[in-house]
Amino acid sequence: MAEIPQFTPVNLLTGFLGSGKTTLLKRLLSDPALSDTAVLINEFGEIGLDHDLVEQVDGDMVMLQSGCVCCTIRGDLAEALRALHERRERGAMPAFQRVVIESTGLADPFPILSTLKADSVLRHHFRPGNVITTVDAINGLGQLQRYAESSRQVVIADQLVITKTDMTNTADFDQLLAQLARLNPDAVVTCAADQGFQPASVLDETINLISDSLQSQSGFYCDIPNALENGENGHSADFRSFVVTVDQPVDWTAFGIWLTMLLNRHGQQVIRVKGILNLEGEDRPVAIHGVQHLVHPPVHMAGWPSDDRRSRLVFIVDGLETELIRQSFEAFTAL
Ligand SMILES: Nc1nc2c(ncn2[C@@H]2O[C@H](COP(=O)(O)OP(=O)(O)OP(=O)(O)O)[C@@H](O)[C@H]2O)c(=O)[nH]1
Repeated sequence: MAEIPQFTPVNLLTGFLGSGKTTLLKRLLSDPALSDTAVLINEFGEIGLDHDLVEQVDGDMVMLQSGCVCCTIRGDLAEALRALHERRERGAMPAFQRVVIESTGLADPFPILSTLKADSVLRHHFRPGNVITTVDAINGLGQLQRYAESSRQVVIADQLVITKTDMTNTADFDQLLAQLARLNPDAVVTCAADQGFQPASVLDETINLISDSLQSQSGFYCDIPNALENGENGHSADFRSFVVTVDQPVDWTAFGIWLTMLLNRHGQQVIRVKGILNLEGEDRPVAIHGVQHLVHPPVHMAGWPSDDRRSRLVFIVDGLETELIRQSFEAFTAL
């Protein structure tokens, strides 16, 4: 049995809404070399775990076929890490060698990392590993200009992974690279869609100035350019998240028209939409992902994650009237 490391590295996988964190996490988890990894995420459903491939181990913990252990964060992060550590100590789970935390797309990475040093138990068993930030090649530049959350995630990264370069040949790409270099000149930059991209390399430890300064905890602060603090033109975000559910199966064509119209008109403010649909005439659910004006191709899932067969969509909007979206969705799907 593997030995428990003296200090287990905790890697943080962050990145703005819809930028490809879960997609990268799935690639990491499928690498046999990383089978001794414990993963902390908000929801199991988030990474679309195939339920035939996972084994329930203990309450909120599942073992993936790769050997990785996956846990939900229910309360706070420190509690989740302490529980992982305690289970490993008493042999109730494999002696994982590293932790990967997938944060939500709006999370500020700074408090997450300082948790490791602030907690009296954790600081004796864990240390900061890499901060890996995914950046969407299509929406990334606009998000950096508009949302301070996005800039903070870039500023703190050791590894910047640009996603969706396979979907764009936009001239903005050079501008995006320049902006990333301005915010964080030390980060290693890779593109997830490149042939040579090795997902596991994002966990390689590089010279890590930010983590070092967190280790010393001596008044670490981050100098984000003022123009970005409140976003472009002083824009201050008004994020709201809500869920729309529909009991009866949904007509794919009607849904497609509705989503396209919504994103054409309000894509700037619909920061993220994702969910699963129960489509008329289909046994399996279809996963839907939209990021601002961009709708990703729908994906047939292996099966329903639970007995709940309702279609449900999670929206994160900035300054849009949530009730109007709900009403228009219900009206469209009732046609
Ligand atoms: N073509 C392409 N699609 C990608 C790439 N990375 C992610 N996607 C797609 O982008 C959509 C969103 O990806 P996710 O991995 O769910 O993004 P996320 O950052 O985990 O999203 P949130 O958790 O909601 O913030 C999905 O439809 C992915 O298939 C990429 O490099 N190329």
